[in-house]
This record gives sequence, C-alpha cells and structure tokens, in this order.
Amino acid sequence: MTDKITAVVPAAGVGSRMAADRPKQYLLVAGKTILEHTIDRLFCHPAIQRVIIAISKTDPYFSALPLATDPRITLVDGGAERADSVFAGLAAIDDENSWVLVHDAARPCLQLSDLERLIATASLSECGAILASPVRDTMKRGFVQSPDKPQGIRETVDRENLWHALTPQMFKVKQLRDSLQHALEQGAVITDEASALEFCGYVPQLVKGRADNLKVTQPEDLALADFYLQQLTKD
Ligand SMILES: Nc1ccn([C@@H]2O[C@H](COP(=O)(O)OP(=O)(O)OP(=O)(O)O)[C@@H](O)[C@H]2O)c(=O)n1
Ligand SMILES: C[C@](O)(CO)[C@H](O)COP(=O)(O)O
Repeated sequence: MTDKITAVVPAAGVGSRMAADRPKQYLLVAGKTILEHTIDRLFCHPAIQRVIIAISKTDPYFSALPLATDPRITLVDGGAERADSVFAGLAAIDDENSWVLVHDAARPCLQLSDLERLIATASLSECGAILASPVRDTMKRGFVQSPDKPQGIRETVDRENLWHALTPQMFKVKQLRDSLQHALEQGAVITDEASALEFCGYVPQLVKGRADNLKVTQPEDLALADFYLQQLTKD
C-alpha cells in the first residue's frame, strides 16, 4: 500500500465554457469555492499529505482563500495548456520515485471510495491507473456539412470498451514527467496524463469510477455539483 502521495491540481484554467465572471474553480458551490471542495476531497485520504496547485500567474483569487495559509499546499505557476500546468506541478516534486496523483480542480465531487480504489490499483500497476466511467449513451461521430448547418452524423461509434477518462490519474513521478516531456516535445495533443504515457507505449489501467465525479465545465453543471456536494456533506 502507498503511504505517501503528492497530489497535483491543475487550477490555472480560465473556464471559458462556463462563461462566468471568474474562472470556474473559484465559483461558489455548497458554501465554498469549487477549488476548496476539490482540495478537501483529496485530503480526506491519509496518504495525501501534500497538494501542489498550479494557478495562473495573474490569479487574484487564491490569496483570499484559507488554503493560502495551509502548510500542506505548494503553489506553482500554471501554463498555457493543462499539460503545461501539470508539468509545472511535477517540477516541484523532488522524489521522482514517489507517487503523484493528478486531479482537476474542476472535479469537486470525488468520493473517498473512488480515491481508495484508484490508489490501490495504481500502486500495484507498472504504468499507473486512472479513474474512468464507462460510456452509457450511444456515441455518434459528427461532421461539418456546411458552416451554417448543424453537424451531420458520420457514424455510430462502437461503445464497447469505450470510457470517459476522469481524474484523479496516478503514476510514478519519473514515468509521468518523462512521458509528458517527450509527448509535448513531439507535439502530441495531451489532454490527460494517461495520453502522455500511451504516447510513450505504456498501458495505464482503467479503474471504474463514479459518474458523479463530474468535471464542472458549463453553467448547467453547477446545480448538479451543488446537489452532489450536498449529498456528500450529509454522509
Ligand atoms: N492552462 C490550463 C488549462 C486548464 N487547467 C485546469 O485543468 C482542469 C481541466 O480543464 P478544463 O475543464 O478544460 O478547464 P478550463 O480550461 O478552465 O475550461 P475551458 O476549456 O472551458 O476554458 C481545470 O481544473 C483547469 O483549471 C490548467 O490548470 N491550466
Ligand atoms: C483530464 C480530463 O479531466 C479527462 O477527461 C479532461 O481531459 C480535462 O478537461 P479538458 O477540457 O480536456 O482540459
């Protein structure tokens, strides 16, 4: 079992799809900012003793949070893309043989049971593991018929063994740092940590996670996140 894990939380995004008056990680839900809920969820696990948060260089919000004086928190400057922010977080970890768990600031509803299962699986895996949720809907691939028309259906995608990648995603620091560096240097499009390892030929494992571990992305997600968080505080 893994007794010490560092978490890296990319929180330097602008939340353009949310179209709010501030980045979505600073919107209030169930009495706190989304970022604060996310950090609270991570510290629920005793193995997570340090959280590195990547925030924008011009972030005016973080310093007003109680988190700003939490000794378990380290701040780093985020980058242009999520992968750059994660890479900056990894640079703040000295022990490259230790475990790192990357979790989106925008996923505040993570449950301890999922965190425990991810850690248990990843710590026994050669290539780490990620939380993921099996696709439940019929999946279509669209195509642009013309700029002024809705996309048409190109095909129905076989959803057998198709998953939504979630976070946290957990790996050994060196394996993730080297994979991310190589993939980015090769110009690969990296939207999650596992895709960097895949690019380098590794096979991370999928751990079935709860579908309520949503990434708050657009306005209608706020009410759902509030509902889920209210349920969590009742437990
Ligand atoms: N340059 C970036 C971009 C994103 N993120 C973080 O990565 C997580 C997942 O990204 P996403 O949901 O896409 O957030 P945003 O990029 O802020 O949203 P949008 O794409 O709507 O602008 C978020 O916690 C976000 O803060 C980051 O740390 N650095
Ligand atoms: C990492 C991630 O949460 C996996 O689904 C997701 O890719 C992050 O959101 P983004 O919009 O791709 O940055």
